[in-house]
Formats: sequence, structure tokens, C-alpha cells
Amino acid sequence: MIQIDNVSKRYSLRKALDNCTVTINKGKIIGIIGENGSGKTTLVKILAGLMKPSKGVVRIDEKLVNRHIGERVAFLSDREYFYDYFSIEQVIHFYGTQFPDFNREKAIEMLSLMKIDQTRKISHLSKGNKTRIKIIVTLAREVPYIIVDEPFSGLDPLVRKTIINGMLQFVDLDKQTLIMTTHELAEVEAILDEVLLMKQGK
Ligand SMILES: Nc1ncnc2c1ncn2[C@@H]1O[C@H](COP(=O)(O)OP(=O)(O)OP(=O)(O)O)[C@@H](O)[C@H]1O
Repeated sequence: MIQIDNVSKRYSLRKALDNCTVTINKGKIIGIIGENGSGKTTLVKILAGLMKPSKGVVRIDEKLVNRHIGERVAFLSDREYFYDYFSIEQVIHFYGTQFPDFNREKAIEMLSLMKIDQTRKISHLSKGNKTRIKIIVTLAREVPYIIVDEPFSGLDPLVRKTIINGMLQFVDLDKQTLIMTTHELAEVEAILDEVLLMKQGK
């Protein structure tokens, strides 16, 4: 269970989160939606331990979130973060060396289901395939919480649909909770158990 308790976040003068309190139960798929700048990314970065709140506390499974929370939370950022000169198989190998919970077989299975050739270089991939690789390496981690920030941005509707369905197959809701920020509510609505709507940091 994730407990967000009176959390506020300021970036110098700008208030990005304003006294948020919410509980997220386990085993669910949660969507975080809201207009640009409403605080979605700030909130998920705090959940992933990448940023500290200015006020309030976040607990995941009763423990205060700190920088070690990455052992229990897999985070997909909306930024590009692969080395361009790596091949996909090198990315998979690299993740295996970084995360003890990384399930290489699961990653390979996802790659073959999505018909992606492992020998291809990151720099040669289309945006849609790079996004797929980001999703694959995130979902291949066997952690209780998977948080994905705008995983479908910039993808065409057909690709989004395939990726959304692909994601569902690889999340084990008996053991895992999936949280995603998105602007694509219409497309993901059907798979969400709950939605958090954010507005001006609330
Ligand atoms: N590093 C930063 N420094 C200063 N202000 C920031 C920083 N990051 C975010 N903000 C501000 O905090 C507010 C919340 O931003 P955040 O990125 O969390 O929103 P968001 O809902 O994820 O937006 P989007 O849908 O556009 O991705 C915005 O007003 C934004 O300009």
C-alpha cells in the first residue's frame, strides 16, 4: 500500500504539489491524469524516491520512502535514457547487472512477443520501439510497484493500443501494482481500476 500524507513540493517559488493525501492499494492499475503542469511527474518522482517532498511523508508498505525505494519500485521516466550505442541485448544485459530483481527471461519473452530483434542498436530504433524497450526493461523487474510516467507519449494510436495490451500481459496483479501517468485516458480507461485526477498540485 502507498500512503501519501499531506505531501507538498515546491520548486523555489512554484508550488508543484499542494497538500496531497491519498492511499493507493496493492494489486491495482492506477492512472494519474491531469492537465500539463498539474504535478503528475512530481508526484511519481517522489514515489520513486527520486525527489523529496518539501512537506509531508510517503510510505510504501509502511516504510518511509527514501533513495533505497528503487529496490521495490521500478520507474519508467518520460526521458530518453538508453546509451545510443548499445544494442538491445546489451541494454538487457546492463539491466541484469544493475538490478538483482531483473528477470532476463521475461525481457527476452517480451522482446520476442513484440517481434523486436535484439541485435538492433538503440540509435537505429523508431520512437515506438524505443518506448517498447523502456517498457520491457521496466516490466521485467520483479518488484511490487511499477510506476510509468507518460509511457505512451508521442506514439500513434495503433502502437499505443498494442503496447497497452502488451503491458497488461506482463504485470502480475497478485504481486504487483501498476501506476501510470497519462494524457491518453480514453485508451487506458478500460484497464484502469482507479484514477487520480490532479489539478494545480492537488
Ligand atoms: N525542476 C523544476 N523546476 C521548477 N519548476 C518545476 C520543475 N519541474 C516541474 N516544475 C513545475 O512544477 C509544476 C508541476 O510539474 P510536473 O512536471 O509535475 O507536472 P505534470 O502534471 O507532470 O505536467 P505534464 O503533463 O506537462 O508532464 C509545473 O508548474 C512545472 O512547471
